[in-house]
Parts: sequence; C-alpha cells; structure tokens
Amino acid sequence: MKPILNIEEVTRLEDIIEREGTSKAELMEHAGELLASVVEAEHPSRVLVLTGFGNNGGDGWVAADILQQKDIHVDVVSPVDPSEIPSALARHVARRTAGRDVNVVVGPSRDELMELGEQADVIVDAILGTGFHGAPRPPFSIWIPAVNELSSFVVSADVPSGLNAQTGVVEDCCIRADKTLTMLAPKIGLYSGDGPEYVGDIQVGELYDKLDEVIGDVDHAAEIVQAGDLIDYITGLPASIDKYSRGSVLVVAGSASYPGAAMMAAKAAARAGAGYVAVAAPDACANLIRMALPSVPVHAIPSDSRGAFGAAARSIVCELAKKYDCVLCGPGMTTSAGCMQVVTGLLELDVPLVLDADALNCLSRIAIDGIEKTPDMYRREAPLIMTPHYRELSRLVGEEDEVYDLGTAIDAAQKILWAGGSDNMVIVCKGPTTAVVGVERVLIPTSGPASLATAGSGDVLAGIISGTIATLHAEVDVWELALSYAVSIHSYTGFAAAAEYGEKSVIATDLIDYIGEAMQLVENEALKDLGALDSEGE
Ligand SMILES: NC(=O)C1=CN([C@@H]2O[C@H](COP(=O)(O)OP(=O)(O)OC[C@H]3O[C@@H](n4cnc5c(N)ncnc54)[C@H](OP(=O)(O)O)[C@@H]3O)[C@@H](O)[C@H]2O)[C@@H](O)CC1
Ligand SMILES: Nc1ncnc2c1ncn2[C@@H]1O[C@H](COP(=O)(O)OP(=O)(O)O)[C@@H](O)[C@H]1O
Ligand SMILES: [K+]
Repeated sequence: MKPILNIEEVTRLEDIIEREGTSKAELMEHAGELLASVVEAEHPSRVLVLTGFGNNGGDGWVAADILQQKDIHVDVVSPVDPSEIPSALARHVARRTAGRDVNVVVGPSRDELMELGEQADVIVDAILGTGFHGAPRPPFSIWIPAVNELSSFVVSADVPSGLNAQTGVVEDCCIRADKTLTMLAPKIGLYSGDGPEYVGDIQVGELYDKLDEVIGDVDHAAEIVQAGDLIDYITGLPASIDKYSRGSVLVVAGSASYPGAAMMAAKAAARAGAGYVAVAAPDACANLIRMALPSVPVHAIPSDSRGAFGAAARSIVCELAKKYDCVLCGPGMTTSAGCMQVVTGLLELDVPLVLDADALNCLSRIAIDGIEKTPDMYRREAPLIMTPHYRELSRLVGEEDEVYDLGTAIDAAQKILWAGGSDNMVIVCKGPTTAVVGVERVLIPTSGPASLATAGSGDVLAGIISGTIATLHAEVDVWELALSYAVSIHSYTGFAAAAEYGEKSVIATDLIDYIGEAMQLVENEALKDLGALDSEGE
C-alpha cells in the first residue's frame, strides 16, 4: 500500500526531512532530476517547460537545465524575468538555468506560446503546484487552455496546474496531463473531485532515499492498494468443496417497483463465487425474480399494500438470515415501515451484514437523532459493511450535501466509525474514486471507468461484496483489504464491459457477466505485482 497525503502533511513531511538533514533546495534538485528522467523516457528532441512564480516552477527550471545538457532543445517559458521570481529557491535555480544554453521566453503572447508548444514533443507543466489556490490568474489562465489545445505529450510536475491538490477541484481551467510526477507522495486531490480527469498516469517521485523511515511520522489521508496487497483474499476452488462450504448469501431486497435490483445483486453474488445464493423478497415481486433467476431460491415474504416488505417481514427474514455466511440487505427495497424493521432486526443478528441502498436510507431514518446514538450498529460482533454513495453518506451523517468528493466522504465515514469505535465496521464510500474506510485505515482500491456510473452498478457491487465475504467465511485479517478486492473486481468488470460494448453503452447487467473475467484480471495483476507473472502473463 502507498500512502496518500493531505497538503498540510506534505509540508510536515518536508520539515521532518529537513530536520533529518536534507534541505528543501536539495529536494527541489531531486524533483527536477526525476522530472527530467520522466521527460527523457519519451525520447523528445524538443521540450517546452512552462514555469510559474513558486517552487513548482523551480522543479521545472532544474529539469530544463538537465534536459538541455542531454542535447535536447529546451525552451523555458516564465511569467517574469528569472531574477524577479518571488520564491528564493526557485529564483536561484531559474537564474542558474537561464545562465546556460536554454532558450528563456518571458511573458510570451498566446500565439508565441502556441508556436513553441507545437514544436515541442513534450511539454512540462511546472506552473502551479501545492501552493495554488482559487482559479488560475493571467497569464496562466491563458497558458493552460492553450496547452490543452496542443497534441504534445504533457508531464505535470507534482500536480496538474489548475487542480487544487487538496480538494481536487478545478475552478476554471486545468492542464490535462498525460503523466503527473507527484513529489514525495500522491496528494489526495489527485484522486478526488475533478482530479482523476486531469492527472493522466500518476508516478511518484520519492525524492528522499529514507522516505520509508519518515513517512510513518505523518498522518496518511489514505493508502493506495497495490494489486499484490490483495493476494490473501484471492482464493482457489478446492475439488472437495460443496455449494454450502463455498459460501452462502441471503439477499434481502426488491419490491414491486424495483425487482431488478434484487436480481442483479443476487446474480452478482453468485458470480463472485458464493455457492448458494437465495433471495428474500416481498411476495409482490418474488415470482418475477424466480423467473429471472432459475438458479436462485426465492423466499416470498409478506408485502405491504405497495409491494414492499410488510409488518411480518422482520421475524421471517431474521429467522432465515441466521443460516447464511453473509446477508446483503437493501437493493430496490424502498424505505417502508416493514423495511425499517427488517434493517433493525438484521442489525441485531450475529451474521456478517452488508447494508446498501435503501437499507442505508432506512438506517438514516432510524438514526434520526444522530448515527452515533444508534447503539445497535456499534454493539454488533459480526462485521457490518455499509456501501453508501455520496448522497446516502450525507444522509447517514444527517447533513444534506455534506459529502461531495473523496475527502468529504472519508471525513463523513470516519465520523460514523469513530463515534462507536467498532473495528468490525467498514464503510465503502462509492464515487468516481471509491474509498474503503475502516477505523484503522482508509484504502483506495483501483477505480473503474466512468462507464460504471450507470443505474444498478451499485447493486452489482453489493452482490460482489457479499459473495466475496461469504467465500472468505469471516477468515479475514484486514476487512478493508478484503473489500478492496471486491471493489477492484467491480472496477475491472467496468473495463471489460467497456471494451466489449463501448464506454458509453455499458449497462449494469453487462457487468455481472464480466465478474469471472475481472476476478482473473485482478489475480493476474496481483501475481505480476508480486513478481510471480511477467508482463506477458507467463
Ligand atoms: N513538497 C516538497 O518537499 C517539495 C516541493 N516542491 C515543489 O514545490 C511546489 C510547491 O511550491 P510553492 O509552495 O512555492 O507553491 P507553487 O505551487 O509553486 O505556487 C505558488 C505560487 O503560485 C501563486 N499562485 C497561487 N494561486 C494562484 C492562482 N490562482 N493564480 C496564479 N498564481 C497563483 C502564488 O502566488 P500567491 O498566492 O503567493 O500570490 C505563488 O507565487 C510543489 O508543488 C512541488 O512542485 C519541490 O521543489 C521539491 C520539494
Ligand atoms: N465516474 C465514475 N468513475 C468510476 N466509477 C464510478 C463513477 N461513478 C460511479 N462509479 C461507481 O459506480 C457505482 C455506482 O453505484 P450506485 O451509485 O450505488 O449505483 P446504483 O444505486 O444505481 O446501483 C459505484 O461503485 C461507484 O463507485
Ligand atoms: K504543475
């Protein structure tokens, strides 16, 4: 796992490294060296380096100097004469570089900039880094859209200019990078908000050879899951296994209005490896589900007048639920009074429980006085997994619109977890980047494509999660990793389905059919990461 930092922690880390004897000036030299090596790997004959007023520009000036010494033609664009750069560190390296052979262009017009950009094979974006705030001001507000019109390969230093490195917000314009070389550790904004749209491939420039020894001295906003971290949760299928010992799931879901959600979740749970999946659904839709899923037993539970779980549902569902390795509750269920009772009842059982969709909306209503005052959630022994998207998470913490990006989602999930301190509770915060948040750690598994933003995609994820939990039989050391495995499978179903149907044409039912292939892809990536497979998969 690789840590992701908040900006204030990056500053703390720089200070710690400085106390250990490596100055910020030295870090800048290393940043420039690494930036130059990333550019060189593209084999350019001509490079354009765009610099700003601060130390991000300093990284660019150092890289320009090194690239020029390698017989690459380098043009450096600066908003002011190098001697007028306000940051002392950046001014020093800018004056040094300008004194050599690079071509320095101060304050070019848009046309001049476009001409330089058209000639360059690679453009280095060292305009704005972690010191950027608000919206880019001129001349950067002119440079950035101009660069985005060019076809040259763009490498951003630390963070694409225009992206807030903490929030991931782009207010006006932002460099669209092919690659971002982020210094010391990735900043959370690269993964949050608009970040994923602009960063391209993220590469980490570690800058300091003893980084491993000091990175633990600062708080981590989250950790990126590497493929190899998942290996313990990728299990085989022994010949002697039977349908029950493979793992069983009860899907408590559906209503007359939304039978499809129950079908998708149940089918996904089975495809994810559970040997026995059953559905408990209101009798108003049970026959529909039976017809759609011949391999799945369906328990018809008395409905209310609107075709949702009725008053008798709680005791019947809870009696059934005790027999399963995992219970998934919520998809398409509605928030009727009967549904609320089902959720309350399931919380009291000692069985691994996944609450998704309407089960979370029921929970928000049950927790009307504040989630921290809902002891049933925290008193449980068995794992409780919640899978909210941003709106559901906002409702759970009782504030409309409180959650709108990765950072606010992690904050809200931690508020819920820390209120009760249950280490059996994990919140999977779904969004363009999904965070798996537990009491001890926050993990970021591989994200899927935007094709996953389609109705029912979350039901499929809930099915994959419950199927995965059932097959693990609660033999889990790190729940956040086990759930990251399930989220990664869902992400890869998105890639596989997009390759088959086209990015915009994927629908949720397609994802289910790619679960097997996605599991194989995740396994291959894990084995490659651990060196057990080469890049050809041999
Ligand atoms: N972490 C590390 O250890 C290392 C970090 N390093 C590098 O340093 C970078 C951070 O440097 P930094 O702090 O100097 O900030 P940086 O991003 O260059 O920008 C500051 C300038 O931008 C200006 N500015 C702000 N907003 C603006 C706007 N909207 N529109 C226009 N201008 C705006 C701001 O002006 P002000 O707000 O002061 O008016 C100020 O002049 C970091 O990203 C990494 O690349 C490496 O050298 C190696 C070691
Ligand atoms: N832009 C995106 N990029 C990648 N994944 C996304 C994006 N938008 C949504 N997703 C993923 O798609 C799923 C949507 O889930 P959800 O909103 O619960 O859908 P539904 O309620 O329709 O089933 C989540 O797993 C989420 O992480
Ligand atoms: K930059």
